[in-house]
Amino acid sequence: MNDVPADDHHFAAWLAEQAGVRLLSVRQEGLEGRALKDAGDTAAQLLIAQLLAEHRPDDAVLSEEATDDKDRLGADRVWIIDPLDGTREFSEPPRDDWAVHVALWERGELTVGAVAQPALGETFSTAAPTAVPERTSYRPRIAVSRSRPPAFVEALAAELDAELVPMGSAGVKVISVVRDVADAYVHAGGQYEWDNAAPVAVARAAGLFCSRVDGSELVYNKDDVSLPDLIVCRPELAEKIVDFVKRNGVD
Ligand SMILES: Nc1ncnc2c1ncn2[C@@H]1O[C@H](COP(=O)(O)O)[C@@H](OP(=O)(O)O)[C@H]1O
Ligand SMILES: [Mg+2]
Repeated sequence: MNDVPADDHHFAAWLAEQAGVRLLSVRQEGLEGRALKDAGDTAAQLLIAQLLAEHRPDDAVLSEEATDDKDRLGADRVWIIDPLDGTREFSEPPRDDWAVHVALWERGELTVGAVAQPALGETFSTAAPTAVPERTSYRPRIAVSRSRPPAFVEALAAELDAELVPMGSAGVKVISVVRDVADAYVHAGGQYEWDNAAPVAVARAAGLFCSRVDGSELVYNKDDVSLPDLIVCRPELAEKIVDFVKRNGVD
């Protein structure tokens, strides 16, 4: 292949788009339910693993769909991959709230991110950071999980006079803040590094605030890849959300 980008930012976007094309074709195979979810996870993982091995052979990889090779803990460069985020929504055509996540972690920091939304034909990445548009809503909109919304977010919304916007996929929810479809994404109760690494890299490049729900730093490429909570929001909402969590907790 001659058209594979050399630059990591463009490579990440390209890789996420290649997986997206594969996932769209899996969706045409007539499968349903569990079979469709599994076929999507497997096809996207296989393609991404093969392309990383071919084009970035010296780098380590952490993927939701692969065995965790702990050699990554001593590596300088680690690709953090969710081949299909929002698997549930992927299996419910024609829903478009599912994504492919490709992030690169280098010596302690997320440096590159790409989130493809194949059903929308859009990819958001650090190759061309999006400036978040002016906020169009009067009341804040908080994106939450469609299937597992954390209970405390109802009380947070009441305090902020915000409305909740349920949707699938961590990546789609983070990008909804980048796109001014929502003003914040608040999650607790469980998630892993691959669910939010690429979205957070893109959100940071767009100027959004990103942290754990207690305001502490999001840390990646750890031995334990559980990263159960996060806030991604317009900077002006960060203090209010962190303050709410400090006073009320997330239980
Ligand atoms: N409580 C929880 N525990 C573990 N993973 C969770 C979770 N809530 C959400 N996630 C993961 O975060 C991603 C987005 O979820 P949601 O759409 O509910 O917001 C999903 O990734 P996958 O689709 O890659 O499995 C889901 O598995
Ligand atoms: Mg995921």
